[in-house]
Amino acid sequence: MVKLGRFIFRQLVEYKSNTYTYILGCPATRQSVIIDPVVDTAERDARLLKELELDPIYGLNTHVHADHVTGTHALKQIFPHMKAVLSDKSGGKADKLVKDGEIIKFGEEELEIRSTPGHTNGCVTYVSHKHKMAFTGDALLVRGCGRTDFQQGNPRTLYKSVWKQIFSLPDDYDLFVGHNYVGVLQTSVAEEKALNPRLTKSEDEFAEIMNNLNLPNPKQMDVAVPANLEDGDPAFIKH
Ligand SMILES: N[C@@H](CCC(=O)N[C@@H](CSS)C(=O)NCC(=O)O)C(=O)O
Ligand SMILES: [Fe+2]
Repeated sequence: MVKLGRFIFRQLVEYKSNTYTYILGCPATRQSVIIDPVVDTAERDARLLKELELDPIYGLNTHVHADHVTGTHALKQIFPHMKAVLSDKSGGKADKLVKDGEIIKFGEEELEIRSTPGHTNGCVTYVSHKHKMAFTGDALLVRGCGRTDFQQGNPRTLYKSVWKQIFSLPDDYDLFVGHNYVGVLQTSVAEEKALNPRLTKSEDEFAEIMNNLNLPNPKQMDVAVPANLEDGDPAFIKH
């Protein structure tokens, strides 16, 4: 058995959509979770989980992604006992629908679920208080945040979510995001409270910024959203 010693944490990138996937594992029991896997890199992630002799009991989606197909369904074909997780506010299917305040346990580790709507209704942030880490999905990005112009997006909801549920965490919590388009891997509560060019503004200014981003839709959006509402089941992937 590979010696792992302490808390297991791996950051993985899917380059087509610049999505960040995370593996967290309990060294004592080898139980683990994978956050935001992508279908295109599911085999790579499965290989790493097997190499590290980790037992993925949950595949955690931060939300119904619009830019890539989730890898949770594909990983469940390899790890049949893994449960796909999504917010009960997402409108999507999963093995376990979670609510704000719920705790996900894996071995001697746990993650608190914090509801952070605004990018989508069903966005959640997963918080490890033991390791001072939070996984924000697209609610908060490094020096940015998720767009609010589709999938029930609402800038005022997002502003309140970030301030109430993420910026209320202690300053020294590290933040791990859903995407970054220039290769920055992580940030922290203190850093974003001081430096985020959108969230440091007033709510009115934030809404004005978000309503004028004028971004093109993600390239995979028409394929990704219907598939992700069904946990990435290939029967729902349009070709
Ligand atoms: N060009 C990318 C999509 C880029 C994009 O829209 N990203 C989303 C997160 S994925 S839902 C976003 O919220 N961006 C915010 C921003 O300020 O960039 C593609 O085609 O995949
Ligand atoms: Fe998103």
